[in-house]
Amino acid sequence: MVNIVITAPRGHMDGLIVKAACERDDIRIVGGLGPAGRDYIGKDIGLAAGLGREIGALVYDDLTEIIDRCDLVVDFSRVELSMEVLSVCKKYKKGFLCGTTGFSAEQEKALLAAGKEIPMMKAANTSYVVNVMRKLLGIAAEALGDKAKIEIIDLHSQNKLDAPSGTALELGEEITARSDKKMEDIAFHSVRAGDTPSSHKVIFGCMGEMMEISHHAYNWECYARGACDAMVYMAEHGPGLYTMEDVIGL
Ligand SMILES: NC(=O)C1=CN([C@@H]2O[C@H](COP(=O)(O)OP(=O)(O)OC[C@H]3O[C@@H](n4cnc5c(N)ncnc54)[C@H](OP(=O)(O)O)[C@@H]3O)[C@@H](O)[C@H]2O)C=CC1
Ligand SMILES: O=C(O)C1=N[C@H](C(=O)O)C[C@H](O)C1
Repeated sequence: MVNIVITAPRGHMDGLIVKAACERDDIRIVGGLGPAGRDYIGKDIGLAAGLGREIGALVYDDLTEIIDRCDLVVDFSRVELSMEVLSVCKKYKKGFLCGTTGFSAEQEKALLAAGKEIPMMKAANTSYVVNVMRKLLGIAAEALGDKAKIEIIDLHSQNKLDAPSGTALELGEEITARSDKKMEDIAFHSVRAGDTPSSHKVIFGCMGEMMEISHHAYNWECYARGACDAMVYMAEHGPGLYTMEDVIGL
């Protein structure tokens, strides 16, 4: 059983994680965290997340009030909040699953370094299928890296704050790790239109032929399911830097 705190329960993604976690018997939600001043602070997290019922755990605006009761904090919110959560998790030696995207290189480094002290995962995409796509991409990059012009297109909702998406950048990093390509050799294109749940397409353009590897999310439950599996995996392991590949066993 893993005891968790979920940040930003009113948010699209963390609301879905509340719902997915409530459906499992290996995860217990002990509380939530929201920005100070919101009308759902002090209320039950089930109501804050739009579940329509109480689940017996409150939302706080100060993580230190609840941190002792959890094993791990899960956070898919905003960069500023994620960095605050990181410092509390380090101080209290609690696990941190961070699904937020849009960090600076320096912030990214600090998040990854936390794996030396606590159970830590920073995953721009917790979908199983996207992580299998990433693996396939590595194979393709190894074979075609010096033959193809590689372009990555990400499509998301017009409300998304960051571009390219965190996933597009991670897919790019996989290509650079498995070929001689550098990030600046890859062309990134971001479309932000309507309420698209998220699509990623990687194009390998060769002479006289081309290959595409794509993923389309029809809703966001795939990310919430993967996040729940990641939390359980992290709770079963000690301090360390984990990836979705570890969780899936790729
Ligand atoms: N790793 C993955 O698989 C996935 C990652 N993501 C990432 O998750 C993050 C959240 O996405 P999404 O759920 O769409 O975002 P939303 O805009 O729906 O939710 C963000 C939440 O953060 C809260 N919040 C906390 N601190 C602040 C602050 N300082 N300013 C404003 N809001 C704050 C907001 O509270 P309030 O509601 O009270 O305003 C809001 O509920 C993004 O970075 C996105 O890229 C998304 C999908 C999958
Ligand atoms: O819709 C989003 O926002 C998403 N963000 C993550 C990202 O930046 O890659 C994961 C997914 O693409 C959805």
